[in-house]
Amino acid sequence: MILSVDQLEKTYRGGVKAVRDVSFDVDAGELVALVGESGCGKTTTLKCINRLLEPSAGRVFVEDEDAAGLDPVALRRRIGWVMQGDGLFPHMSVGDNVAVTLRLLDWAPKEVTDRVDALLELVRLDPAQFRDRGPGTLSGGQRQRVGVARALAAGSNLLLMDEPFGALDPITRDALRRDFVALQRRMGFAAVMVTHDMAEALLMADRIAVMHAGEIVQYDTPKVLLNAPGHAIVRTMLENPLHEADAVQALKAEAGRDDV
Ligand SMILES: Nc1ncnc2c1ncn2[C@@H]1O[C@H](COP(=O)(O)OP(=O)(O)OP(=O)(O)O)[C@@H](O)[C@H]1O
Repeated sequence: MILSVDQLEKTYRGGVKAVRDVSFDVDAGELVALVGESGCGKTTTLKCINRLLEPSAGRVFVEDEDAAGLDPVALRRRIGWVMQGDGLFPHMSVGDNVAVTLRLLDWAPKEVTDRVDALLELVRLDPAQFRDRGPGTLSGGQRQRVGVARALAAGSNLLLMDEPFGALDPITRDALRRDFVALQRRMGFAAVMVTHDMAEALLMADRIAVMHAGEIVQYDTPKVLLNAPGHAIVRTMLENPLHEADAVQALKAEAGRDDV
């Protein structure tokens, strides 16, 4: 098991109990989505995994090691992190952004250069064209690709992603989602992705943890969620994507009839 979250709780100063009794496991190579409405505790859960936040109770195991016993900085270097927005350093080139962790890990300069080029190729950005540019000269989708390359730099077996495709237009988002899933399948790393978009979770994830008011109300594959939603909240969250899919299907059928 690559990640195990066991009865996690987080209470913020001031008494807000953002996460309560959250437990879920992630297998090697699995893509898990944490889905839920704004404020339900998704980001808090994610940050407790790599100890950007300290849990108030419960335990997190990364590759069977108790995260509480690891040095938080070493833990964070070991786990890839794709931030909300893109989180790139604006004053650094694309190549230097991707190289940040490698330099912290004391890689030799030639190895860093080769690795950066290989990573840019992985996310389908031509290194010759992109490595020396500033993030400000890139489109949103290209910046997000750089963010993914940076998160993969150290060869982590686990990636945490906070709304990685949230700020993109639908076409760019769709392309990036497909590329990401293909890359993840090919390279075999596991990922936990926070999203408020149930359609995105259904299309991408192997398993979906549906969160509500700080708790996981169902943790299942997309097929099981669709066939047997176990909670009113899950049914409500499925309504929108299912309604849209039906509406498009109906329109398509109508257009087909018009053609005849
Ligand atoms: N630093 C903080 N101090 C106090 N309360 C906080 C803090 N950060 C988050 N919260 C509260 O904890 C709850 C969960 O927040 P969290 O950011 O985890 O939700 P989320 O599901 O990721 O939401 P969103 O989709 O809007 O990002 C919310 O009620 C939020 O207001």
